[in-house]
Formats: sequence, C-alpha cells, structure tokens
Amino acid sequence: MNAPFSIKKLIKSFGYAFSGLKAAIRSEQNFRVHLFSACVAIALGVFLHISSMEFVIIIICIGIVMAAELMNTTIEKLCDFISPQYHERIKIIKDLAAAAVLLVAIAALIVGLIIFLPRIFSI
Ligand SMILES: Nc1ncnc2c1ncn2[C@@H]1O[C@H](COP(=O)(O)OP(=O)(O)OP(=O)(O)O)[C@@H](O)[C@H]1O
Repeated sequence: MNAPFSIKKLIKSFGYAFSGLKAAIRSEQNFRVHLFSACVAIALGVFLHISSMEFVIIIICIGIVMAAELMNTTIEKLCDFISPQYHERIKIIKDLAAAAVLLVAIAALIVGLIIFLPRIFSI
C-alpha cells in the first residue's frame, strides 16, 4: 500500500540532501572547483548580458556537471568502503566514473566558449 503524503517526510528528505551538499562543499576539492567555475560562468553571463535562453543552457550545464561530480564522489566513497585495498576492478570503476565527469565538463566548457567567446571578442 502507498504511504500517505507527508510534508514532514518531504522536508526531512530535503534536509538529508542539503547535508550531502554541505559535506561535498566542505570535503570535496573537485566539487568546490566546479562550484567556483559555476559562479564565474553566472557572473560572466550577467556581465556580458547573455540571453535568457543562453542562461538556461548554462544553468543546465552547471547542473549536469555538478550532479556528475557528486555521483562520481558517491561511487568513489562506495568503492573505498567496499574495497579499501588496491583492486584492478575498483580502478576501472573509479576511472569510468571520473571519465563521465570529464566528458560532461568538456561539453560544458565547449558550450561556455561558444556562448562567451564571441561576446568577449566584441567588447
Ligand atoms: N582501491 C583502489 N584500487 C585501485 N585503484 C584505485 C583505488 N583507489 C584509487 N584508485 C585509482 O586512483 C584514482 C584516483 O582515485 P581517488 O579515489 O583518490 O579519486 P580522486 O579523484 O583523487 O578523488 P578524491 O581526491 O576526491 O579522493 C582512481 O581513478 C583509480 O585509478
């Protein structure tokens, strides 16, 4: 049977998610780098007066990159918990997760260059 809808449970779930976000900001250097890059991109967008549609694209890119980084961190932590010792399979799993972040970060960088470079050159 479906559990009844509960606002209290919903607020609690948000609390857990925000505490995960706080932990990532506090302890994950890569996440802080992405966060800083996101702030720079938003500030540049405001400064260079990009369009609403361009802002939407930038925000989507930021969301995808940061979510990928959090998933990568989750996989790393899970791997470290399951197998603290060196293992070839753990290496492949961690490298694949890191590759996923690299791919979306490169895609986001290209999007940023396409949106910002023409405006920077026209100043
Ligand atoms: N237990 C392990 N077994 C095999 N290879 C590992 C193991 N732990 C780490 N590695 C290798 O080292 C790389 C870096 O792993 P690590 O967990 O240190 O990630 P990181 O990106 O340096 O993250 P962080 O700095 O957040 O800990 C992995 O991609 C993998 O190639």
